[in-house]
Amino acid sequence: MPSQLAVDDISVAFGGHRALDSVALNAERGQVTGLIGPNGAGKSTLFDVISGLRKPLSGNVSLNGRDVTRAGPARRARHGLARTFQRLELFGRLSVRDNLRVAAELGPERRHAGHIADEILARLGIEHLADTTADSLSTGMGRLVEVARALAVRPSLILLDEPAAGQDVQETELFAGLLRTLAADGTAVLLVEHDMELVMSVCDTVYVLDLGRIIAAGPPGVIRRDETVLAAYLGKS
Ligand SMILES: Nc1ncnc2c1ncn2[C@@H]1O[C@H](COP(=O)(O)OP(=O)(O)OP(=O)(O)O)[C@@H](O)[C@H]1O
Repeated sequence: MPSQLAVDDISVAFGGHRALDSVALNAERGQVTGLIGPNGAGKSTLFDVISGLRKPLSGNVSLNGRDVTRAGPARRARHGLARTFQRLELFGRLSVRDNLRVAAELGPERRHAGHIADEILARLGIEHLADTTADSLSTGMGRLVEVARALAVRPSLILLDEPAAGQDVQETELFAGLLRTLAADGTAVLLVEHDMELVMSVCDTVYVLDLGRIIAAGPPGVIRRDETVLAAYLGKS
């Protein structure tokens, strides 16, 4: 079976600066894949390429074996890709439930949008927030609701950009459980996150990006002890 996401030989340049240099990466169904790296390593740029917001200089992106390199964001979404952003993108004046409902109306089961919204609220254990307006949520809960909203389109691949930023310890624990549940349900999860404890505890595979290149990839136990990875981080902190 092909990988849910296969990225091959992706390069991106901003002026003369190579933000990504021949990057290759895979994300599989049923797994949480981590993408880590120091600030400016190219993580968000790679997410932009995967979601179709930025055209690469070279390389290919495939979703479930289908080459989508030339497809725009909407077509990729129809092929099962969903994404969250570093900044919150919720509709502030709408309730949490309505934020989910509006998203579900863009997905394949739009006629059941209300039902999908309720089901996801229950699955995440946040039914009590259904009628809360999005702009009165804490940042941490706002991030959880962002993920809930991404789930409303029934994605087979979900890209999460720093979802735990601003979460307290309890919210992060809840979140780690959610990521494992998503993977167990068969979703491929690709996670960019600076919280190393979270990354090392939930990921099956971790890729390390530094200055636009993948410098290591493997299970968390191996990455944690990798000399090149330690040098990349220590050199910049
Ligand atoms: N629109 C742009 N124009 C010019 N340079 C850019 C642009 N976007 C990103 N860059 C540069 O590309 C490199 C990669 O940036 P990117 O935001 O992808 O890194 P990142 O790993 O996501 O960083 P962070 O962890 O801080 O979010 C950086 O050197 C950045 O300055």
